[in-house]
Amino acid sequence: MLKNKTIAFIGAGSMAEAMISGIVHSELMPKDQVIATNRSNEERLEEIRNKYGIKAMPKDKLEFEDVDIFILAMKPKDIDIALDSIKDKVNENQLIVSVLAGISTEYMEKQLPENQPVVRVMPNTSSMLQESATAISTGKYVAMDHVLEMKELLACIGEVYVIDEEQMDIFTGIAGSGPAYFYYLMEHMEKAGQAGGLDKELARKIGAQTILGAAKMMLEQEDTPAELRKKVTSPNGTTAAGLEALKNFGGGEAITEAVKGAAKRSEEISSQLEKQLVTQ
Ligand SMILES: NC(=O)C1=CN([C@@H]2O[C@H](COP(=O)(O)OP(=O)(O)OC[C@H]3O[C@@H](n4cnc5c(N)ncnc54)[C@H](O)[C@@H]3O)[C@@H](O)[C@H]2O)C=CC1
Ligand SMILES: O=C(O)[C@@H]1CCC=N1
Repeated sequence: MLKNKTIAFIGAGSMAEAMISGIVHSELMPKDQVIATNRSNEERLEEIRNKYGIKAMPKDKLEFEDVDIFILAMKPKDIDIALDSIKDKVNENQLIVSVLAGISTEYMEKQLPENQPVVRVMPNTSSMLQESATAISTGKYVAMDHVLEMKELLACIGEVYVIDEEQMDIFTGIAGSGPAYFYYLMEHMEKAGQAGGLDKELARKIGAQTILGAAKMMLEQEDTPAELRKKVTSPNGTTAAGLEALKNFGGGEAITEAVKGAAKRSEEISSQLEKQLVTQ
């Protein structure tokens, strides 16, 4: 479905780059049908062009009528200016996709032409290696063909889940922000490994391989996480001692609060912006 389509990223930061990397590596579509744009940072565009072989240009040089799918990838605080700058150049035959945390499809629809199809997506930076867990939810004017197109596109960057928009905040708390929790965990494992006498690089590698193996076990075995945990834990053994420390230091609550905190922030971003729109 996408072979003849042109996709333009509006915003060329970390998330756009991770998605571009996944799309280019999947070879789903010719590279000259993928375009990165930003406001004016030519150095960044040059970097993307050289690294991925796609087209890259400032947004005001983009031929909007040649684009089928726009992917909005700026920070949430920049959404109003971005929508204002595109609203007179897009039409209902073009699909608007947003990866912005906390920005509802309704919020975007109100600032775009009538009947504009808008899809909200939450990927993560593992898109770079085609290992994202990505959610899609749809706005009012989205047709089934748009959903199929998005599933095809997002399959290039990992696994895709269609969810209700009200589940986006919690999805963001787990999967959008989640890689950072694991990196934080790994930073601590690496430090503990070093303190225990391991070389830093080795500590990093064994931490990463351990997390990769555990994730694969979760995806490929029938066992629940609790069952898998029990299989590692010998009575009065090393894991029991480690888990005891984790519980005593609030490890479980810390993870729950991290997910809840991120989800709450996603909700706050929506409500703050919606208030602003009402008072304008
Ligand atoms: N970084 C991540 O792990 C994830 C980020 N997201 C979402 O992706 C969005 C982008 O995040 P990052 O890539 O981390 O930010 P970033 O700051 O690295 O990139 C933002 C880009 O947008 C550009 N930009 C800003 N206003 C613009 C405009 N009006 N027109 C064109 N370009 C414009 C900036 O120049 C920059 O290139 C955020 O809304 C975030 O919520 C979603 C999932 C994961
Ligand atoms: O931190 C953020 O707001 C973005 C959204 C999910 C991951 N990064």
